[in-house]
Amino acid sequence: MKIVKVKDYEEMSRKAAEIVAERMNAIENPVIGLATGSTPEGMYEILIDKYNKGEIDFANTTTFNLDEYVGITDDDPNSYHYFMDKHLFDHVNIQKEKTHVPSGMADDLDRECREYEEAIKAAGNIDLQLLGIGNNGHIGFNEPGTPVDSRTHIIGLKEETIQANARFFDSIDEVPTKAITMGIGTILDSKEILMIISGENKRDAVTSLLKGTISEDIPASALHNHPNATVIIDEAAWGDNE
Ligand SMILES: N[C@@H]1[C@@H](O)[C@H](O)[C@@H](COP(=O)(O)O)O[C@@H]1O
Repeated sequence: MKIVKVKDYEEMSRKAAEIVAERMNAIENPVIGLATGSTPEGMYEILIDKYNKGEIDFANTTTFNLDEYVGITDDDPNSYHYFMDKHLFDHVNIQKEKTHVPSGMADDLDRECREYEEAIKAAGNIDLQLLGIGNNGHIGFNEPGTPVDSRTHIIGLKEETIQANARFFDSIDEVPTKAITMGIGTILDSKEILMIISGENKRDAVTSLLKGTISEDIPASALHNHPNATVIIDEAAWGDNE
């Protein structure tokens, strides 16, 4: 696992966007795994800017998002479908049929999970998967305790995740209690992984990750098993770590 320490959120976003842009230009039909949350917003802004300057082109890019809440519609402002449209898809020349966000509204959610896995395989697997990290070390919505070989599945959200994500909703009671997420095994199948971490509230997660011990209690620690994973961490998230 390669660690890149940066000064702040802005530098993290810029470095991450540069890596994404480089891969998009180097790979003929890139398959990019996308993440939501506050952390990648700045990186998406820079990618849009690069697109406007003609430095990158999304016409041949296929995307797969990590996760989605169960039980909220695509047009709900808190859905990850809506987030992706607002923060990236509506601003670039990506072909909508090449974007994939798992549906948390499917009648048959198990089938949706199977089909999501099949779609990733059919696209030739993910070239570069972007990741944020939850305060409790989750990746996608793979909460502590999720097996490292898990595939796309439905998961019950932990209380701490519901609380952390409540800031986006009118009240905590509106936060969905379940989600559909790529599994840790699905994520590890990506050819390359890029995780970005910013802010003081991620310090404990960073400390656990840097320990280097692989444990189901810290889902992000599975990245130590990946041959091509980079983690960009800003000073606020780094804290007292050596
Ligand atoms: N499912 C998402 C994760 O993919 C994301 O990494 C995490 C942290 O989000 P933020 O970047 O807002 O701290 O939030 C959610 O739980």
